[in-house]
Amino acid sequence: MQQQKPHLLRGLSARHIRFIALGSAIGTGLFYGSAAAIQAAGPAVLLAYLIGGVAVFIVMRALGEMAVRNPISGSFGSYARHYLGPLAGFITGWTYTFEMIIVCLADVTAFGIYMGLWYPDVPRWIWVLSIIFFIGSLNLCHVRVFGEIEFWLSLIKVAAIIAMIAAGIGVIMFGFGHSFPATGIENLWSHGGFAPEGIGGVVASLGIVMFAFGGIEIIGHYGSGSARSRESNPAGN
Ligand SMILES: N[C@@H](Cc1ccc(O)cc1)C(=O)O
Repeated sequence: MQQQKPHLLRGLSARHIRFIALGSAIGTGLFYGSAAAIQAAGPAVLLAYLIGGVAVFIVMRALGEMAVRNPISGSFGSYARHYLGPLAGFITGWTYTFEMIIVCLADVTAFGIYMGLWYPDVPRWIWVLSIIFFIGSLNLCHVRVFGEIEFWLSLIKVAAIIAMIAAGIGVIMFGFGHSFPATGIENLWSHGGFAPEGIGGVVASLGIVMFAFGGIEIIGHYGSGSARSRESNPAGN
């Protein structure tokens, strides 16, 4: 009799994986946290996003290459253990676990705050609990159903970001929604200069900026859970 080795179900397509990674990165950090980042750094927050973007790009190139060469479950935790030793793997894995707990707490809190704008009388814990149950039940679905739902939910976020960029350009160039003449780009230097809080402000904003970029690494996890990991990891090709 042939013995079947237990294995993970590989039911995600490249489309699912790309959108899950995009959807994981677009979230509280951008929609909610960017206000705090701008408060900390002023217009120089652009510099913080640039620095963060370069760092994330380099890390993702490396992760993509490793995922294609060695598509195992566990992603960077497993790579750290494999290439650097058990201590590195242990620290990486647990740091990521704790980071994810913080991300979950931040996200459910943000959900409660947003819903509080529309329903100020409903206690926040109700929103927190309901979103935990909702997301929890999505995760219990079959992997293909999960991938499909994640794809559509992520598409909403991507569409929202594109709409916000378009609206922002409209405000800057045509004064949409509030004032004529248009806002223009003078605000980049006219209130205390480009970096009113100096380099300290840029450094202070980096925490939120990096949080906003976080989530893109999830492509590394899904890369090994997909039917064709080479296709879903363009960075590693
Ligand atoms: N970028 C996500 C949060 C996040 C951070 C780190 C991660 O590893 C994953 C997700 C957001 O803005 O909501």
